[in-house]
Amino acid sequence: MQPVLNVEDVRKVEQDLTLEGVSLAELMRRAGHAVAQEVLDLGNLGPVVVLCGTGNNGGDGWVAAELMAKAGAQVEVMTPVEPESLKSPLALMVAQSAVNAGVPFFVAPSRDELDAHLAQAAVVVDALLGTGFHGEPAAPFDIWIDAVNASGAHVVAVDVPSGLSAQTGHAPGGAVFADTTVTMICLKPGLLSGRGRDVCGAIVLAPLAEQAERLVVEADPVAWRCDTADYLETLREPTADVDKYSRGSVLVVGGSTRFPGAAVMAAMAAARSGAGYVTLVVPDRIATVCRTHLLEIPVVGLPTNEEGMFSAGARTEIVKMAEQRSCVLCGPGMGVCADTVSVVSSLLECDVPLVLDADALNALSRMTTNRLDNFPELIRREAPLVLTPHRRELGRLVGQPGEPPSSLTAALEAARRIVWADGGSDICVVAKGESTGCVGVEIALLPKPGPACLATAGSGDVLGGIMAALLARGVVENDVLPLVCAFACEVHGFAANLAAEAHGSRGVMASDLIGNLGLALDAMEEQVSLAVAGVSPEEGE
Ligand SMILES: NC(=O)C1=CN([C@@H]2O[C@H](COP(=O)(O)OP(=O)(O)OC[C@H]3O[C@@H](n4cnc5c(N)ncnc54)[C@H](OP(=O)(O)O)[C@@H]3O)[C@@H](O)[C@H]2O)[C@H](O)CC1
Ligand SMILES: [K+]
Repeated sequence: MQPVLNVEDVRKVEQDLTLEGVSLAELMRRAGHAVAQEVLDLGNLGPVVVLCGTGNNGGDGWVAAELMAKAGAQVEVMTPVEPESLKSPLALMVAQSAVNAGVPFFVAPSRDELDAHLAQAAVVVDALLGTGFHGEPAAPFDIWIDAVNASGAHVVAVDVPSGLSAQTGHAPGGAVFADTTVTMICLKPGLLSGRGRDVCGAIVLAPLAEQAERLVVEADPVAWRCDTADYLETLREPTADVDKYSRGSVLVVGGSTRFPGAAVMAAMAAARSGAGYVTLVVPDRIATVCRTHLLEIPVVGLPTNEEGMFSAGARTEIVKMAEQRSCVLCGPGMGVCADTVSVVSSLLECDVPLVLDADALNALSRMTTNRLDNFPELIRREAPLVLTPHRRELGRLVGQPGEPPSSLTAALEAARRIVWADGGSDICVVAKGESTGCVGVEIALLPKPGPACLATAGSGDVLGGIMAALLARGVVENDVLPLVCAFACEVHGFAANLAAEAHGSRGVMASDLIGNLGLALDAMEEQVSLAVAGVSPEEGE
């Protein structure tokens, strides 16, 4: 697992390192060295153009430029101001050193001049803006960013692609598209979320100091990015000694006359994700249509109310069935009304692992007038509880109905309000988004994000089915719950990649994921085993 720190905490680690005897100047030297090494490792170098900004990110660029020049590379620096007028004392020092060493530099080139230099460049080092960036890139950096992106050169970004907020992942004024980002000390959330997923390229971590790892952990990471090998704990010994019940029985509760399909897909996804026995319970008015789509999965119809949703009379029977299952998924397509709210509240009282998705979450919002974090007793229970809100649902759960969390870290914070209010029980909030965080009481995990084709109607219903099937396999301890949820997210993403191979990256519908879930599970499990054995997936083929 790799720790992810908020930018303000990275600064704190920088300070801690200085207290432990590693000066900022030394850190900058090592940062520049890491960047230079990355570029030199590309081999067969043509000209390298280093774009240096006015802060310490630019300082890293000047150090790299001097080191690459000394290693024999043909290097030139572009700077918006004369090196001797740099305000950051550190950047000033390293820029003067590079100038004294004979590194050629150009001050405030016009767009045409810049384009001419970039056209010759094999590699561009982007050291314009780092963690000190805020707002939108001002002139001339806005123009320089465009020029880099138009150049076609291989781009190595220093710490963070310029224009991208390392904290939020937002890039309102455009950002450099890097092939590689050499990031200092540790991962930052903006690199892994929002536009960061598009613009960072391969992320190379430069720890800069041997103490960094310890200090980063002490600085209380906002999240941890999962490595494939981490999922070992979620795997089960393969055994032939099973029957359909011991593989896990799942009850899916959902559907309404408006949305029968969501519940059908969730049930199929649970079955394709290894649950041995799946039952779907829906309002009886849609039972027949559901049955026509489900050959193996029994469909139980319970009384329907005037709104086409479960009526109050359905509740007792649902609870009775729930208590006999190893996991319950409630919510897909269910609709929200007083009767479905009462179904959700009864299920919360059942001693069975429970996944609440979609309208079950909206029901929770309604029960708590959008402040679930103020009603922890509602979700305090012995058996595991997984909530899978997308950002709008999450906003509605924590008092921001019209204002969903706008970044990964805002989503993590909102999810933490729920799990921390709840305190000690087995709870995980899977805050879904273009980057998803699985937030437990102790830890927030970031599974590898799936492809963009997952952003399609019904995709969440499929994820709910996967979650339920994995939880149904048996006891999941509190500390492993977020890991199981993260694994489910990666299986979802893997299935999406397989579906995209068949249907194209834009043609995938949620139902296409379902048929690939079994293959995705097998492939993921194999990758985990290989990763634990230290074999890369390519070697394993
Ligand atoms: N993490 C580490 O251990 C180390 C990191 N290093 C590098 O240092 C940068 C952070 O350096 P810092 O000086 O704090 O900030 P930047 O260089 O990223 O940016 C500051 C300058 O950029 C200007 N700025 C800010 N926003 C904009 C904008 N929208 N448009 C134009 N210019 C902008 C800012 O100007 P102000 O007027 O706001 O002051 C500054 O001039 C980090 O990313 C690493 O690369 C060190 O090497 C040490 C180790
Ligand atoms: K940069």
